[in-house]
Amino acid sequence: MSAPRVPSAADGFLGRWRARAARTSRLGVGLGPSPERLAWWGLPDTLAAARTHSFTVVDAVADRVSLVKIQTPFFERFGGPGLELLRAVVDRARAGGALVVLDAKRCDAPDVARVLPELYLGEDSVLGGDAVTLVPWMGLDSLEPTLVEAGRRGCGVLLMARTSNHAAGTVQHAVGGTGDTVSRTIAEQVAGWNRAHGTDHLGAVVGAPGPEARELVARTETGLVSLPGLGRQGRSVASVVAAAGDQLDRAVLPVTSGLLRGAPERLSASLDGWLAEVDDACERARRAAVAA
Ligand SMILES: O=C(O)c1cc(=O)[nH]c(=O)n1[C@@H]1O[C@H](COP(=O)(O)O)[C@@H](O)[C@H]1O
Repeated sequence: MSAPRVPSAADGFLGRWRARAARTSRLGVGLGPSPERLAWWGLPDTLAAARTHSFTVVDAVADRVSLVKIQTPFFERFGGPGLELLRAVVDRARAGGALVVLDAKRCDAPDVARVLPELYLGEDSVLGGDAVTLVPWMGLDSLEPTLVEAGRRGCGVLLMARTSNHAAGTVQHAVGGTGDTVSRTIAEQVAGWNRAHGTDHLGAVVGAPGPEARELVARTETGLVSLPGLGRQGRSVASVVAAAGDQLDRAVLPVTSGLLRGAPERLSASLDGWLAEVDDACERARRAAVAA
């Protein structure tokens, strides 16, 4: 399925990501000081260690990748000081030039959706992100105020369309009122919303394996698609690139544990490896598309 293209405003979220990806890589890096990740580096589960971990990661990656995806609860758990640390990490990521997705996976009613941009979106917001992840469980209309304001601020929103965890299908493959599965419905809502608003700042997270991901990505038609799978799912770079199909120009490949599991001294070399592998797989996909 080949998707129609909406021209991407250069100063909109997708346009900014594309420009950044062209200069760096389609690779994104996920980060957040979870107890497990601190332990991988032999660090205690404290705020000070969380700062060391987060600054080490963000300073190593921010000027080399297109996007940093920050899992906000791993900071929020430290209370006010954790939020201050989160903002400092966001600022360091942006100083390096990476776009920042605040991975909060929030879901709420329109009155709450009205205030979410104050918290997440744009340099003048509390946390200063370029985009936020949301869960459209209450229906897309519940999120409308955030979606509209995100566009006004040149920011983005990524909707969880299909996740990679084992039980995801029990909900996301359920057939709903549209007569189609939840995940397909969400993917089509991304396309429909962007079309209706003449924009492309609404994107999706598509964590399904193989052909299902490809189909869902195509259904979104526009917007950034984040394709997890390089870490715990153990998918190959080539298979995640293949999941983007002919929509690779709007696909970011985040890696988290695959990069953070190694020792901090190995971070830079490990990043070199991921960058080279992603560039190589994207180039092969491009050549194959031209040859086809
Ligand atoms: O939102 C995501 O990026 C996400 C979607 C999904 O379907 N599955 C998934 O694991 N993730 C994120 O990816 C992170 C793990 O990445 P890896 O360690 O690279 O597998 C998780 O902690 C989630 O934040």
